[in-house]
Amino acid sequence: MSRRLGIIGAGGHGKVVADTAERAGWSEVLFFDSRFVEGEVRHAHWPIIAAPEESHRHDCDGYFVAIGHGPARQLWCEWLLDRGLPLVSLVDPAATVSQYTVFEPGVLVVAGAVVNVDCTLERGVIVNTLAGIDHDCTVGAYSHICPGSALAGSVSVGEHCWVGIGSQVKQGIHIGRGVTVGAGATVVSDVPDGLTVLGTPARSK
Ligand SMILES: CC(=O)SCCNC(=O)CCNC(=O)[C@H](O)C(C)(C)COP(=O)(O)OP(=O)(O)OC[C@H]1O[C@@H](n2cnc3c(N)ncnc32)[C@H](O)[C@@H]1OP(=O)(O)O
Repeated sequence: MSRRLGIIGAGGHGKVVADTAERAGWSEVLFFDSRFVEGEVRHAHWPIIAAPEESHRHDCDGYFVAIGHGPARQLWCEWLLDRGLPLVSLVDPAATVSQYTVFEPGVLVVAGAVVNVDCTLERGVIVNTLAGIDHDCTVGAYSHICPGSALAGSVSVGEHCWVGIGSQVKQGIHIGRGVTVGAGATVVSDVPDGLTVLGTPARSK
C-alpha cells in the first residue's frame, strides 16, 4: 500500500528524516518548506511541493516536522495537530526501541539509537544517531538527545533541552527545562532549568 509522508523543514535534519522514513516503509516522501516560494522545488533526493502553510492542502498519510530548533519544531507540530492532521513518529529499523517505550507524536529515533524498557519520549523528541537511553528515562517535549550521547537509567530530561553530542548523564539525574549539555560533558548532579553545563564533571558555564 502506498504511504505518503509530508515533511516540514527541508534542511540537513530534514534529509535524515526523509531517509529514515523511507527505511521505515514510507513509499513517498515530500517536503514543505518556505524555500518553495523562492522557486526551490527539490531538496536533495526529494521534491519540495509547497510552503509549510500550505501543507494541509496536500493529501498526506502522515506529517513530520524536521526542524532542529526546538521552539520552531513545537510551533509546527502544534500547527499540524490543531488542524487534526496526523503527526507521526519515525523509528529507523536499525534502531532498537523497547516495545514498552511510550511515544508521543512527532518523535524521531535515528539509526543505531537504543531506547530501553519503560521510557517515555514526549512530543517532538529527537533521539539522534547512536544515542542510548536506558531504562525508565523520560525525555521532555522537543528535547534533542544528540548523536552518541548516553542517558543512564531513570534519568529525566525536561522540555526543550539539548543534550550535546557524545555527552553522558549518570543514573537518576534530573535535568531541568531548557538545559544545554555541552558536547562531551558528563553530568553527575541535577541541573536546574535554563543552564548550560560543560565538561567532566559538568559545571555551569
Ligand atoms: C546531527 C547533528 O549535527 S546534531 C548537533 C550536535 N551538536 C552538538 O551537540 C553541539 C553542542 N554544543 C556545544 O557543545 C556548544 O559548544 C555549546 C552550546 C556548549 C556552547 O556554544 P557557545 O555558547 O557558542 O560557546 P563558544 O563556542 O562561544 O565557546 C565558549 C567557551 O566554551 C568552551 N566550550 C564550548 N563548548 C564546550 C564543550 N562542549 N565543552 C567544554 N568547553 C566548551 C569554548 O572552548 C570556549 O572557551 P573559551 O572562552 O575559553 O575560549
